[in-house]
Amino acid sequence: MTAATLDAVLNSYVGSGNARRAAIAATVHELAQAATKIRGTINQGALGKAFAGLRGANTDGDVQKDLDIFADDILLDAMRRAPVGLYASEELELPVLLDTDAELAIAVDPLDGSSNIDTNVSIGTIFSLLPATGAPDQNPAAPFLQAGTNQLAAGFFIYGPQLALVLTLGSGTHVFVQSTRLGTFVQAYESRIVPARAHEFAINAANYRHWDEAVRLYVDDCLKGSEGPRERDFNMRWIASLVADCYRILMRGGVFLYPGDQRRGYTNGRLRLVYEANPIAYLIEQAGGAATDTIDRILEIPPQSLHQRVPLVFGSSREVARIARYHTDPSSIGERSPLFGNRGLFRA
Ligand SMILES: O=P(O)(O)OC[C@H]1O[C@](O)(COP(=O)(O)O)[C@@H](O)[C@@H]1O
Ligand SMILES: [Mg+2]
Ligand SMILES: [Mg+2]
Repeated sequence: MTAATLDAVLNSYVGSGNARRAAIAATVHELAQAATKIRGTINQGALGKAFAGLRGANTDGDVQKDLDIFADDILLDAMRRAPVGLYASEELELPVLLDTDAELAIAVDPLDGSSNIDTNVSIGTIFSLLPATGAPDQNPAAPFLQAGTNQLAAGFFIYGPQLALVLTLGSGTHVFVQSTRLGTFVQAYESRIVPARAHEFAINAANYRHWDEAVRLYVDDCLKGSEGPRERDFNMRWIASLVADCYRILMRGGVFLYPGDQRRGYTNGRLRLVYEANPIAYLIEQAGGAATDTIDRILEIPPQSLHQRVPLVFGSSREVARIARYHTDPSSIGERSPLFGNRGLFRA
């Protein structure tokens, strides 16, 4: 049996006569075309003009690289051809109104993992599709302030050794890989499941001294491995590319943390709720995992503004739940419990 192409999967999702599904499918199709173009430029590395240097700062004060802007331009252009009413991007302060009558709004992180561009490490494009609620011409930000539970579809493209698309249309998390032989995306995994138990954690440990006590204790316990309350060894990874860390967790489990910390501007961590945390949380939940702001479910947080940041923990569900307990009920965890001495109460 040959694997299904992205278009075949999208066609069967649309079925007969569902206008909203047809719009979502057409949009994902355009996104795939755009990602293929972006990939072409990334492949050129330092030879590409887009890599010439730094270029200003975006609304959050991050340094924007030329490739961030290039990817944003390509995506906005693609969305003009899609049945999308509003386009919001990490690289633009305000959403762009494309069509007052269209049913969909899209939020994107055009280039995720920008700090890795020059180092030839995987980077990506993240997207979240929402219903275009309200009067888009009067309040274009409104659709993006819906909780993540309202997402209609979400995903990311990863520009790694393979160009892959990780996609949820609301029922499972599917992975497609671009086949250079067939010139199209082909389904590689019909549905991913993140194992409930984790053996690997991902966090930028350089920030250890800035974290709060709960995060430090959690990481300390992982590092103690088989000699600590976890009674097993953990591996550690940090790619500094959300898409790449997420892809790994979808392939072999684990947990990711970007908590808030004491650094100026990092009270709510680094990642953005609307176009980073929400789509990743949707994908992870659809694969049986969990995603929180260390305690509460990401998808239920009502965004206050388009570019707001949020602490993000996601991955294997038991590990995510355990991290919440370090914050809400630390006395119940392992060796800090007078009841359980040096033994772990929770062997997640
Ligand atoms: O450099 P740090 O602080 O470890 O942050 C890495 C994180 O920042 C990000 O690069 C933020 O995304 P952008 O590159 O889109 O700004 C994530 O992909 C990654 O997880
Ligand atoms: Mg990003
Ligand atoms: Mg970005």
